[in-house]
Amino acid sequence: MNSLGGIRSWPANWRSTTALMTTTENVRKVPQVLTVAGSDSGAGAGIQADLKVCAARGVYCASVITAVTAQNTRGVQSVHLLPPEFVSEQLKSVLSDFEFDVVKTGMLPSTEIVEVLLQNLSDFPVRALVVDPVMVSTSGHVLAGSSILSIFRERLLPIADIITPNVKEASALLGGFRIETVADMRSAAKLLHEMGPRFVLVKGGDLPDSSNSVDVYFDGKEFHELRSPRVATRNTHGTGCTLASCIAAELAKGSSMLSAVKVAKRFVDNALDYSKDIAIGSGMQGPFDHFFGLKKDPQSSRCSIFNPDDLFLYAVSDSRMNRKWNRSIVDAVKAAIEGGATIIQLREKEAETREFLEEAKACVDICRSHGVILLINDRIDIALACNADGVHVGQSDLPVDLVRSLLGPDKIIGVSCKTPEQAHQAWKDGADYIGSGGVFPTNTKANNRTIGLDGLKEVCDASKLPVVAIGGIGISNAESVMQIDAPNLKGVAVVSALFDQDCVLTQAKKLHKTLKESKREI
Ligand SMILES: Nc1ncnc2c1ncn2[C@@H]1O[C@H](COP(=O)(O)OP(=O)(O)O)[C@@H](O)[C@H]1O
Ligand SMILES: Cc1ncc(COP(=O)(O)O)c(N)n1
Ligand SMILES: [Mg+2]
Repeated sequence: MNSLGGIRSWPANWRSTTALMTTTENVRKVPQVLTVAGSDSGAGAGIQADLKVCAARGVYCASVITAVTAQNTRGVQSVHLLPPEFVSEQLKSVLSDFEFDVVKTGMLPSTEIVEVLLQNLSDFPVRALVVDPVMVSTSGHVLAGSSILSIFRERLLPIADIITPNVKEASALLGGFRIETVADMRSAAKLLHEMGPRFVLVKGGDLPDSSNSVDVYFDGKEFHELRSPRVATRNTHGTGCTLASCIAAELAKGSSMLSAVKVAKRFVDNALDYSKDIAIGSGMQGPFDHFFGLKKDPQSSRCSIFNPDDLFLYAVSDSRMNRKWNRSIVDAVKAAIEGGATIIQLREKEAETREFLEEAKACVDICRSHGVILLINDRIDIALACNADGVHVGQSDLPVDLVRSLLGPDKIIGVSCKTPEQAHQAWKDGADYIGSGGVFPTNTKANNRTIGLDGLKEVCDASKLPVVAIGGIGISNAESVMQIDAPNLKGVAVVSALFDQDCVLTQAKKLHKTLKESKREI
């Protein structure tokens, strides 16, 4: 495990595909997940959901089936458990052949089936184990009874890298612990962590009376609350399976745990939002569309894995300032993140391409391990080469629709806009957010027209996209920016306020605090 919370390193007896690559030419490593779960005949949850998620996230997924359910959008009519010996045959078959990066478990309906899983995992070690302790379907049908609780607690949870119980499952694993609030979810996450998994995610989809859908993540030291507005839809069948499979897929691609969890939460949220009005089946719990990302609709910007709240404290690097203070970009980015930056943009106007690429790659690693988004200013080539999360472009750079076609539907695109017309065009062309300014005069950008708080408000009102304010913003005026009364103004972007300073970490912390306080007052 790396010190930044990445997934653990390969065990010594792991057969590396990289080793294979050195002996066989033209071999390309494909990230691989194995799901061990139940079949859902309605195909909204279980094995079928897992296969769809992995396909949508570009990961190969093999499937070992533990049980077959007769299930539709009205509920579960019948469950047929497969004999443990046959589950074991399936496990042996694929584990002895494929080279899985991650195993994800769903419905494990009997102690005997958990036993054969544990035996096979000890015979064929894998890099990471994601345990979704499925017990009850969204419709209320018991999929795994209380008889599995003790083997879960004593043997499966301790070897899991992450467990993803919903509130009912967390409560059952903790012997009936009451979970009614987010504070209860935090206590539950802590108690579950004591059972041995490296990370815990308690899902709050079923928490009563909340306008947000909140999941609580605990890494043994820190909590993160992952929030998204609750999508009003009947199509929530399979959300839990989807979330866990998406975490597994992102881990297989090399993400850190926090990063994987954040991407998965956005994926579920985007899929629910995209599918909120589709009608499949006549029951109360419909399936949703996992392939929303393939639908070519540039206006549905929410199809990207982007959370507008990540614009909150947007740090833009500047090589001139780093030189002045004798800092590497990597150190500057690290300090900004540790101080609370929620998104990083690398803006390197003078760097040589090769040098910039190496720095960008190092920054991608840091950002991924902290679950922070990394964007590249202008340079689509660098963004592609270092697999950044996206780019930020100005009005005189490549047009946004072209950038979208070069980067594909998953990447984040931000665009600088000074006017309502530019904001409208950005939305039409498929951008994810806009940066608006310069709000105040600044030395960072010469000859840049200042639009003031009034200009910012005008752009926000006209924009269908989330907005981050930029230009001359710092601790002294951030509050006045955040209070302009525009719900889509999600944060401030800063350059000098962080990087033209003696201590980036201290300034980032101060600014983060100021922003949090001004948000609370709104
Ligand atoms: N209506 C909703 N709107 C937005 N997110 C939701 C909604 N329902 C569930 N989620 C999210 O889906 C994921 C699965 O959660 P949950 O439904 O609690 O698990 P399960 O399906 O195992 O019961 C979580 O990230 C949760 O926050
Ligand atoms: C075979 C199977 N496995 C799991 C679930 C849980 O579904 P959800 O993800 O909605 O909690 C299910 N309904 N059926
Ligand atoms: Mg659910």
